[in-house]
Amino acid sequence: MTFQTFLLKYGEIGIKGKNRYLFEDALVRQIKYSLKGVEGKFNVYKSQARIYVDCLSEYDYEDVVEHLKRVFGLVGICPVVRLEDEGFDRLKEEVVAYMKEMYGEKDFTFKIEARRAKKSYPKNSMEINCDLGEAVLENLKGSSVDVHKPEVLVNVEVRNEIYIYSQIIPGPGGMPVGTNGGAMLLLSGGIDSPVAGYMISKRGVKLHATYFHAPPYTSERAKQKVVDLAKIVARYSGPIELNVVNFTDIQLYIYDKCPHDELTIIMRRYMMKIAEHFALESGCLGLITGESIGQVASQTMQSLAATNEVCTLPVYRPVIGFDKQEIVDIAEKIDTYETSILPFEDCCTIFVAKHPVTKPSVKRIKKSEENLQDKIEELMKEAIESTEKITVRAF
Ligand SMILES: Nc1ncnc2c1ncn2[C@@H]1O[C@H](COP(=O)(O)OP(=O)(O)OP(=O)(O)O)[C@@H](O)[C@H]1O
Repeated sequence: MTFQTFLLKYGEIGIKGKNRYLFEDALVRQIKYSLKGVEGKFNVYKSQARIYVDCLSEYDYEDVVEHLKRVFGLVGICPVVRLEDEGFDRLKEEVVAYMKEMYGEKDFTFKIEARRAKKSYPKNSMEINCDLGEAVLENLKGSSVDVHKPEVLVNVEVRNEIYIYSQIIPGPGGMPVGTNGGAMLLLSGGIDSPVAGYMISKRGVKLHATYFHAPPYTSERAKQKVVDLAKIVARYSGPIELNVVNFTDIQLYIYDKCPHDELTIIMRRYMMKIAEHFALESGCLGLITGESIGQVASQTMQSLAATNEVCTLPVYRPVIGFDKQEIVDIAEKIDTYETSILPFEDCCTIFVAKHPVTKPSVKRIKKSEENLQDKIEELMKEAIESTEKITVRAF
């Protein structure tokens, strides 16, 4: 069956009172962005507290649904048959034809649920329900009515035009991107940070990202992997401004001057500082990392406290309480997993100590950092100034 229209249902944003239009506009923007990834011409618009996508050319149904399923804020995607109001007999014919095509010769129970927004329509909702129900019963031998728990709930909405639908494909939920400020994701090539970005983006937050690389110790391919991951996350979040920071000189300097068992923590603290610089520059209201308590030495409660200590912005760690497998499950669902496990080196793994501290004391770390006094500010300035900025789009 070819549907000319999709009716899109939204959840949480329906309750936002006076600001609802802002949420709807953000949703429309994200739907348009997502449909750029699909071949075809579409018109996305809102009308009477509903959002519609009209398909203006041939299109691939599965592909459209797949792309709409990535738009945060949508809870239901309904493929709709749309018709002009040309009298009740014509509506009856259309409903019967629709039911035949969708449910054919099968045995099924159904209920018609009419909503009459156009009050001038000559029949009320009850009459529409009864008359259409009768027509379906007469024409589809396997059908029977069940008003309490129907297998098929047929919605008939009488507005300026008439809409018929019975399928509600679940959307991803969440809030439309752009409705909750921006945040800076520390994006590595691993499994966890892309998932963390996805999760915060799902709450309507616009993503920015920062990646630290250490050429020649890390390769161009490792950087490309991070760009590819950002591209996948951008399918959901919209375009991402990615800062690629050359961290080599800072790392070598820390390696040279600080105790090796504290390397990871000290490096992470400088990553946070630089990421925060870019976050403030682009008006972000927080940082995001893919840390989860106890996963590795640098993610114990003590280590997290030591990393946090350098930041003034809040640090969001959406996977903090997740086990690895739970994070992997989301990575697989959002399609980042296969890219994340490609075996390219990360700057943290290259300069890693054999026996890193697991319970760093902030006091001791600060003492070690005093060894960096001479050059660290200058190196940070250089790293910031030489940062490459890439706008990563999914489509
Ligand atoms: N090279 C990097 N560039 C940007 N952020 C990084 C980098 N390395 C680590 N991070 C940030 O620090 C967090 C913890 O990194 P770490 O290497 O300890 O953990 P991980 O479990 O391997 O995380 P991930 O799977 O996200 O790489 C990451 O989730 C990420 O947010």
